[in-house]
Amino acid sequence: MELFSPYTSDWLASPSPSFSQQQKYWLFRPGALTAGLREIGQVQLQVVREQPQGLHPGEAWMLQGTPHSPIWLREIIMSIDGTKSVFARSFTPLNASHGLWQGMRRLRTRPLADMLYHDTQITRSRFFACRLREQNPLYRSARRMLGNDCPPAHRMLARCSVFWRQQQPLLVAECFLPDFWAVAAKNR
Ligand SMILES: C=C(O[C@@H]1C=C(C(=O)O)C=C[C@H]1O)C(=O)O
Repeated sequence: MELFSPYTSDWLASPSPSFSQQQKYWLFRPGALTAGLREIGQVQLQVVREQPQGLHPGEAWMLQGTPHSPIWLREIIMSIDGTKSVFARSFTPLNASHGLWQGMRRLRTRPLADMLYHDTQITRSRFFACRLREQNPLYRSARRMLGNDCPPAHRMLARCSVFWRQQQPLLVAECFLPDFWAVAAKNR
């Protein structure tokens, strides 16, 4: 078990015993998540936020960066056959978003996956997973996005991993909304 900071101690490098087999499968499934979701049904990607921001102190460990340093943030939500299923929050240092990771700014509704898995210079860290808590920045983003439709934090499972390219990190955190599990169970 790896603990990082008071903010992030809920991220675990191995599955919690409370996760079901299906949840463990999706939380630690390697490769492009969008490809996996497309096996289940028709995926639609909606961009929710794309903007510069300060690195949240609770997420600084993910980039091995300095709290409040400038980042470029992208948040999206993916629906499967019309059901909101996965919400993702991705970020990289702002200067990297003008350099090595500039592709991230040009994606619009194409998934990040399009630029991550075919480049041999890019490596991916291990996965970390958790059940969200209200103070997790990922949950705060989900609340901003979903408003009163946002499920309670404890019903949302999330994972994150870091893509590295020439020492420049790009963090991708993905949160599975509660309705996802029924969609996935029905269509596999
Ligand atoms: C990284 C991937 O791309 C997906 C698409 C994202 C985006 O476009 O912002 C973010 C996270 C992913 O769920 C993937 O499919 O593995």
